[in-house]
Amino acid sequence: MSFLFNTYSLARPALFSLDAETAHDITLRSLQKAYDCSLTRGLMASQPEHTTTLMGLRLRNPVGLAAGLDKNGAHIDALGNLGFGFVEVGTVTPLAQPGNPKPRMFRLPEAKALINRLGFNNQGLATFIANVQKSQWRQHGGILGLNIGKNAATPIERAVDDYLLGLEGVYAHADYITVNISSPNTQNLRTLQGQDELTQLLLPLQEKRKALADQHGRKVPMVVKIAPDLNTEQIDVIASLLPRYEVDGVIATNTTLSRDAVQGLPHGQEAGGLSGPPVHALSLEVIARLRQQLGAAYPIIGVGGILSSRQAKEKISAGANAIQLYTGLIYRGPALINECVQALKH
Ligand SMILES: Cc1cc2nc3c(=O)[nH]c(=O)nc-3n(C[C@H](O)[C@H](O)[C@H](O)COP(=O)(O)O)c2cc1C
Repeated sequence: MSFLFNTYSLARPALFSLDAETAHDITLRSLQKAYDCSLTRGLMASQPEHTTTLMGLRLRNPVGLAAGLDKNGAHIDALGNLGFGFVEVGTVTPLAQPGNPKPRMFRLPEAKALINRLGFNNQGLATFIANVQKSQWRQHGGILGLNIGKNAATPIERAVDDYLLGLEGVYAHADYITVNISSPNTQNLRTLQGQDELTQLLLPLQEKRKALADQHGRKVPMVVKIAPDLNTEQIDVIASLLPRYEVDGVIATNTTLSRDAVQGLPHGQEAGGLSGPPVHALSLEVIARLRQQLGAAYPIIGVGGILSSRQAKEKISAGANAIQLYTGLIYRGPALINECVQALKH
């Protein structure tokens, strides 16, 4: 495994000389090749475990991959094998869609941050499910989250139709399902976090889940992923609705629209969602408030700006039960995963 980790450190300067999305695609393809050639296979066994139970799921460790890195679920085994306790893929929309015009992903190295406005570029539900079915990750005890969203062309008033299609499509293949209502790159998506909109979304999802649980003989946990750009009142509304509609957990948070931390930096004013360290404090506040409102037992997954074990621990101290990584992997490479697992043991 250290071979792979050193390779990333060596390759990083070359990757960072490329456009961010190109570098991302090359990295994923290389990781998949290394996995296919068995270079990285079977090494999980040597990694220390830190078993955590979340929503009735047994996680090998509480460090997960955040959604968006593998939008089509095409690299689950290769990514899982890096040492994650759980892997979340997507966001998938019912139909394939190209996303926004390129360039649409930018590195801000001075802040170790990214701005993206990808806009749910993905190959659609049918391809996503076919990819997920090919993966061995779940058979080997890995926990898989499938993250669903809406197509850009679906009017926001009909968003629920897309989420119902997503829920039904992924149900049989997921350990948990994430309802993503917090991407800033799909017009009006975040309005679904409002009281009336969220109620109108969660009620039909609740009914559909009951039917699916009967049909499949299995109750699949469902979580909602929220933004860091919410005030206290908005967080409290969400916290009151989640248990009412039997949502099993919450992921806090997605990327931010705030630019306070990147004023004056190259690319700092690009449109899209900002990720990395500038999100850390914002997401900590959301997590802490959710924990206060939801009580000690409610599952919270903390994400946003974890670039070291220190931030991982702060997420847990604020109230998260598990964490997810994305931008930290771009700046630190896969060594960050084990660093976080180790730190959370103590
Ligand atoms: C390039 C990129 C694409 C993303 N795509 C998605 C997505 O499709 N669905 C989603 O729920 N979150 C998506 N996210 C948000 C991440 O999952 C995560 O919530 C956010 O980046 C904060 O964590 P980080 O600072 O560790 O990256 C994306 C983030 C980035 C940087």
